[in-house]
Amino acid sequence: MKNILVTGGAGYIGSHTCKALALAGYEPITYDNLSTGHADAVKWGPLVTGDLHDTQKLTACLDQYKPLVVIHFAASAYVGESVINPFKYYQNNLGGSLSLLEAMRSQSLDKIIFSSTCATYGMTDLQLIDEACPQQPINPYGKSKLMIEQILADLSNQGQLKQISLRYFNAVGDDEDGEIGERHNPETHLIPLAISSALEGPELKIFGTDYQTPDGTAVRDYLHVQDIGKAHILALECLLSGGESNFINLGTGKGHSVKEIITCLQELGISVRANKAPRRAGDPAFLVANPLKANTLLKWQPEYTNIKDILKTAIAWHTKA
Ligand SMILES: NC(=O)c1ccc[n+]([C@@H]2O[C@H](COP(=O)([O-])OP(=O)(O)OC[C@H]3O[C@@H](n4cnc5c(N)ncnc54)[C@H](O)[C@@H]3O)[C@@H](O)[C@H]2O)c1
Ligand SMILES: O=c1ccn([C@@H]2O[C@H](COP(=O)(O)OP(=O)(O)O[C@H]3O[C@H](CO)[C@@H](O)[C@H](O)[C@H]3O)[C@@H](O)[C@H]2O)c(=O)[nH]1
Repeated sequence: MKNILVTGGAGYIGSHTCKALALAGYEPITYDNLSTGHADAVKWGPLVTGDLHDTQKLTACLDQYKPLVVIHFAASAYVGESVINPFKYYQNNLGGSLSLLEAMRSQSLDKIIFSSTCATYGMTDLQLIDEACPQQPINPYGKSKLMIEQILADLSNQGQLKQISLRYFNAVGDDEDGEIGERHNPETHLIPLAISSALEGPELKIFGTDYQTPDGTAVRDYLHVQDIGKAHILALECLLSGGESNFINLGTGKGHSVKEIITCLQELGISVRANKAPRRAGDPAFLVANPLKANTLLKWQPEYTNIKDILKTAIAWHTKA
């Protein structure tokens, strides 16, 4: 079997990527402590329940399954929480990644795909962010991810591993077959909260209406989670065929404001209940990708290019009986 170790495979993006891996003929081995993930989202290969910090368990897992590559999703990933509890982010993201790298070294496993983020860029005036844009993260989450990128770059420069860090912009939407979906608890993300405000949930707070953006609300590049999964298959094949280490944005190149998302949901029949609220600490005004490098180097193109098509998959998942 072509085994791939997937840390965080029980989580939102990890489980969608495990499905994509299985469809592409790989066996995803999930390693997850189930802190924010779900055992029942692990459907396409075995689940090893364990923590990143348990280097011995990770090493035994690598020894048992002998994966070709590690795809490293496991992390704490809430921007707002990272501002309030920075230690958790450095401990889990940075400390957990070092433990994983140690286990990989002990097993002479030298290929890794890392879940990085546009949060490593921070504030920028650019209309489209490319990979050369200075990385000046404004929250501990983004800083922890940038530190891991830098460690991976150093190891790669010494010929000790090959890595592809994929800097995702905002992952949204859900599996079009409805087999898995976004299930965070607590949920902090815009789209699930906006949909739930129209169902039984509380009113959505619009964090900041005074940004320097066309309608005053923050702009993000919303990318369908299945398109992220497919990019991982391409990155994997790139590494397996001798490709070089790289840092690559994953985004659509289109930005949407919080107000635009609410309007689109309303046009799709979701009566979002929303109210203005102060800015959330750690949130940049504008994050939109220049995806040219992913398009040319990985030959990756998102299949979902229309925000309403993306939102429809989220509505289908969140309104499922
Ligand atoms: N959701 C987004 O929009 C987005 C955007 C950019 C980057 N990312 C990155 O993608 C990755 C996945 O994000 P997600 O939204 O699917 O998050 P998620 O919380 O749904 O998934 C993370 C998974 O990692 C597991 N995990 C966390 N800490 C662990 C540890 N110490 N040991 C073992 N397992 C652990 C959790 O149980 C969970 O299953 C993260 O690294 C995140 O930083 C996410
Ligand atoms: O109740 C809410 C929640 C969010 N927002 C806004 O909606 C936008 C998107 O926020 P959210 O869905 O929480 O995503 P981000 O904070 O952008 O973070 C996600 O996207 C990042 C990349 O931008 C990833 O790195 C993170 O892991 C992932 O959680 C931001 O402008 C928020 O201020 C609101 O106005 N109200």
